[in-house]
Amino acid sequence: MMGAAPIIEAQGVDLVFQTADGPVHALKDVNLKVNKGDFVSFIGPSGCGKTTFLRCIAALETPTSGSLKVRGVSAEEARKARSYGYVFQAAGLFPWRTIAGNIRLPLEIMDFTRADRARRVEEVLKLVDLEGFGKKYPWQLSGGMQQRASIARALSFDAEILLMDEPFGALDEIVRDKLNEELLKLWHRTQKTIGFVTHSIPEAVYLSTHIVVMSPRPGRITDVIESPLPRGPRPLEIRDTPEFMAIAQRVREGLHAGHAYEV
Ligand SMILES: Nc1ncnc2c1ncn2[C@@H]1O[C@H](COP(=O)(O)OP(=O)(O)OP(=O)(O)O)[C@@H](O)[C@H]1O
Repeated sequence: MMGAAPIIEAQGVDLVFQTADGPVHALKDVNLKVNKGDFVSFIGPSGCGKTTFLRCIAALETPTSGSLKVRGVSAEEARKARSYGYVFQAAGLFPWRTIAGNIRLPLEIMDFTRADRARRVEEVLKLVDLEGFGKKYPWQLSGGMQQRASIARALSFDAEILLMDEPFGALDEIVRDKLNEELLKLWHRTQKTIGFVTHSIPEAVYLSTHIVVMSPRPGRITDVIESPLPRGPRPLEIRDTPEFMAIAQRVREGLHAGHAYEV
């Protein structure tokens, strides 16, 4: 594995939004390397540029300066090569389409054959534990199930990188715990590279191989913590171990150093 090129590499990424109230410096000198198969969480205060950076990786925003390479090419080229699945904060399922119909949508846009679409929809439904729910409509499913369907949609075309913007932020803690546990298993099974935005320290520590701590505007990376916790599925009880608490403490200190949270 030595010397394998990073799957995502940001060097000196800056992004300034021009707004009616003047320029907003959202990202400043962001440098980051993500290796294939990593689970990277981005944590920081509201407005520090987490979403903006995720959107840059997905080529939904363009940095004002700096370089951002994904699989060795530009983010834009990587997007065209279908490198990303994107999961938004709200499930964003179309209410007039069934769950299967929602998951099929990107496959229709990408011109997959009818047989291939049907096969992939069944595959990803199974992957997120929603087998048999394809014919239901979004409103017939719980919030957690809708979010799982939205993850299935992002997985349907087998992109190498899964970008998730606070996917479980709106869910209650019990559902969130369960989905966190399932997401880790899914990540382990599929070997995807995951970029995950969150406000929750325990969520970031539980899920990640790397935790990226960001400071308030202009958003900069202040710490990248490589987790000593085992790669792969982790029991929820791992949160009670001294190793877990030590990483959580380091994240907390990083956020305080950036005057990020007034806890
Ligand atoms: N399209 C845009 N035009 C102008 N300003 C923007 C735009 N998108 C984001 N911003 C600004 O850039 C900054 C970073 O926003 P961003 O949404 O990336 O932060 P965030 O860390 O994801 O916040 P949150 O945790 O609240 O979702 C904010 O000040 C925001 O107001």
